[in-house]
Amino acid sequence: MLRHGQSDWNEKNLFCGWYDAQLTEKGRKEACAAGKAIMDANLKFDMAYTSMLTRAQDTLQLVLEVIGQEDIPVHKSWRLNERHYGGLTGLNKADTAKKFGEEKVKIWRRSFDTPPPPMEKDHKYYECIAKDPRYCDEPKSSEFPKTESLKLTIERTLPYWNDIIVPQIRQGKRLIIAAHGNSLRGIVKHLQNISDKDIMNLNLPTGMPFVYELDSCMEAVSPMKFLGDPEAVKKAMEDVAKEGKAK
Ligand SMILES: O=C(O)[C@@H](CO)OP(=O)(O)O
Repeated sequence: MLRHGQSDWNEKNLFCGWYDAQLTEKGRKEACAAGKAIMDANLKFDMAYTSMLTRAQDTLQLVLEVIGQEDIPVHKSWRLNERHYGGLTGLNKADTAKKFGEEKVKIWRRSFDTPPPPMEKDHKYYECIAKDPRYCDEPKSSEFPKTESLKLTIERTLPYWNDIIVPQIRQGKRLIIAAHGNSLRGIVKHLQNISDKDIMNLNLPTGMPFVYELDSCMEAVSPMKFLGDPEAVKKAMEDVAKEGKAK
């Protein structure tokens, strides 16, 4: 699994969610470095899963090119999208911390079940997200989020994991999943049985692949294993946590 490389909205430190931000040059490099790490670990895949968002799809494409496996089937689903950031979409995280306080921003970013305020129809990014033709088939309008906590994100990601991804793993398929900080946190929480409280402290870095081996009950045999330098992973995780600090 890996979170997409740095996007232009990560670079500007903006709440992104379902906005279709693009990879920066640094993000593309991170994706290529992820591909290199995957190649060094000699991992081969039978199929790939990603979200409907360009930053995850492009990251996956770059990885597959580097590892020479562009020909595997790629499945895309809105259920792997980033959590919807509601009314916070497009706001600067540090400015928001200054205005509402770091504690409030931490709750919005990392609490398990407190969603940010909803995205209303007059929101600057409402039209380009809610009316985006890529969502014309699904999600159904009743399922289309206006905002999501991690809990709500898990409620739409986990059915995809259980019903679509797990049957492939049971058939012995080796999978790569390129998705997002919070959709992946949901899957990680499930696989490692992390409590609602402890998941607050998990921050996934951009473009750093991690590996799971699962037992026959589809539980992780051991915690996630990052490919790459543990010090660099730790520093990148700390940097993600700091994005919500006031400057
Ligand atoms: O803005 C977002 O959509 C996510 C991921 O970039 O941010 P956060 O880490 O604050 O949940």
